[in-house]
Amino acid sequence: MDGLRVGFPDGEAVRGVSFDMAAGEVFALVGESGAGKSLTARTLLGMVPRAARLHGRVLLDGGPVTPADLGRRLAWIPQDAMSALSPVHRVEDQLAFAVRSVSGARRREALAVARRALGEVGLGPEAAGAVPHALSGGMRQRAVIAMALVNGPALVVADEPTTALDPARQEQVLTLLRERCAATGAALLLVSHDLAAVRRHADRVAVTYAGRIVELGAADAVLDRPVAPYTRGLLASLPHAGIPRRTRLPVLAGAPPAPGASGAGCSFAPRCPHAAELCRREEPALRVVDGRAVACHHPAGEVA
Ligand SMILES: Nc1ncnc2c1ncn2[C@@H]1O[C@H](COP(=O)(O)OP(=O)(O)OP(=O)(O)O)[C@@H](O)[C@H]1O
Repeated sequence: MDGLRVGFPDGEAVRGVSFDMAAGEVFALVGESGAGKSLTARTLLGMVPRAARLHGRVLLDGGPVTPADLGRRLAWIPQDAMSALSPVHRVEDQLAFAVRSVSGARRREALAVARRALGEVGLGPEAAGAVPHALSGGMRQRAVIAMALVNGPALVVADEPTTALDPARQEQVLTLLRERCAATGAALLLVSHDLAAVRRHADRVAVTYAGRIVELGAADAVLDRPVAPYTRGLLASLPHAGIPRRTRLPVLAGAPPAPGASGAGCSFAPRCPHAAELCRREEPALRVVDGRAVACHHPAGEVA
């Protein structure tokens, strides 16, 4: 993704996002609501709102992405499994249909591929032959993973894929998703609010704020030793293991600017404890600090 901008009549919601992903890599997009994560992820899939004006390029294996790539080279795993499944058809028939629409395989052959794919996510013949409503939420999300991977995509985009599940199922489903992508060589773009899960499953992470990436690097470096004030504030405000009971967590005061409301300087400056005159005047570009890319004039570890 190269220089993505997504504009609406009110202003730009994504303001110059660039990153690349390698085959088999898990890359996470994190940040507060409204930061532009879903728009970025959906642009990769060609699923953008009608009102959106797009700038920038999306290349897959060096070539442009077309609408026909969805379901073939690109796959989508939504938050709610029922957005990806038909309520009235048996799960195995839905996968078989997806296989046939790409490969033109015969019905029996496609059904065998579908059943194998469902078996690989732990869904046996009984679940495979059921309609989605007869399955639990976790089983439905497994079916969606099987469906996403059945045609061997190069990239899987998962937007909050486990939010609808309880915590134990969330971890199981994320582990399964990561393992299936690794087994097939698919890259996985994971949009998530769950920083602990991102730390466990992602290779690299991009922290987004007001439509831009503010810190991008290896997940352990960024989430264990953040240097951008926004990443530091975000992480400090979350509960974590080992914290004494009744401890008051620091609050990241204020709210991100609405699209179009960012001034000339750094969008985070109004909330940043380290903001200086330069921050209010000039938007910082991404540069390398401590082994990761950071958009900040005064990252931690550097003298202001
Ligand atoms: N169809 C639309 N029309 C106008 N503005 C939109 C539209 N879709 C998104 N936006 C704007 O883009 C911003 C970013 O939206 P996006 O869904 O990408 O945020 P997000 O980071 O994924 O948030 P969340 O974590 O809540 O899903 C929104 O706050 C909204 O202002």
